[in-house]
Amino acid sequence: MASVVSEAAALIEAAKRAACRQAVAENFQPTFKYVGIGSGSTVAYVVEAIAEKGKSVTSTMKFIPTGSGSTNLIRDAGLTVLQVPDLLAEVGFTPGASKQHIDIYFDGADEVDSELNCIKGGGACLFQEKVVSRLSKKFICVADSRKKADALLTKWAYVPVEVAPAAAELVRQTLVDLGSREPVVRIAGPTYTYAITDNHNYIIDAPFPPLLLNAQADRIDPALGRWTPDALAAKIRAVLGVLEVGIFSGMTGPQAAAEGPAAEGVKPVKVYFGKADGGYETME
Ligand SMILES: O=C[C@H](O)[C@H](O)[C@H](O)COP(=O)(O)O
Repeated sequence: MASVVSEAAALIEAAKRAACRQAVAENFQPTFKYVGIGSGSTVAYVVEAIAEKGKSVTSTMKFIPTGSGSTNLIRDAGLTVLQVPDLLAEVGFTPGASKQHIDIYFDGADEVDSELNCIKGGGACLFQEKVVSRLSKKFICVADSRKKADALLTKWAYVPVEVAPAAAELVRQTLVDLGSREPVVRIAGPTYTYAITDNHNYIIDAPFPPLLLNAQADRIDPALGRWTPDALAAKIRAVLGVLEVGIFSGMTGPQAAAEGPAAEGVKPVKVYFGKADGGYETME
């Protein structure tokens, strides 16, 4: 039994590595100055593939992390860490100018729908990931094919929400009013204390019925808890005590540029799904 489990786990790791190696091969440029690195187990293979390029390529680059885990990942690979506040100090501020200073941002996801909207935060990182995504020219997502879904919350069970501890119960009750079934404050593993994020907050895991696609906004039904990713993200973000919500959606690319900065989304422009046989597929 143990060998069957370890064989399955090895196939999943092979799928993650396949996605990441292809994503780096197709999107990473030696001319990049700033590279965003997300959180979780999958993106570690992105860092591995970049580090393999050697110091002659990476020594002039700075890598922007999305929390303590990715800071350690970057540092352990011998790459240079630059935290977001230091990046913003380094590039300076010109009113009205683009804030997309990071050449590319690689990160994983817990679930991705057919519009490339994602659920993230299963590992308690979501707020700094949104900041780095917003500061990046493009977000390339890497995942194994189990994460691919027609709509969000069909495979993954809940929306992670980062909340101020003092307001956690108030937010939890409001999530029930929005249609969540039994949202819970996340517990940290075997210690039975609340999980604490890199920003010193709690995470509430809020199950909702499967989400619609953003293209199906005419079918939103608050009474049934039926939301699109954009609508649910906006609704939850507006609740007092919420720092951010782990739904990555909104407009990207030319569509966002046409609407202006306020319309900019944080979802990926392309997703690489690795397969157990070492192959991959993409969605964009
Ligand atoms: O909070 C964690 C992040 O959003 C991760 O990017 C996400 O959970 C995917 O993690 P993994 O690659 O370990 O499945």
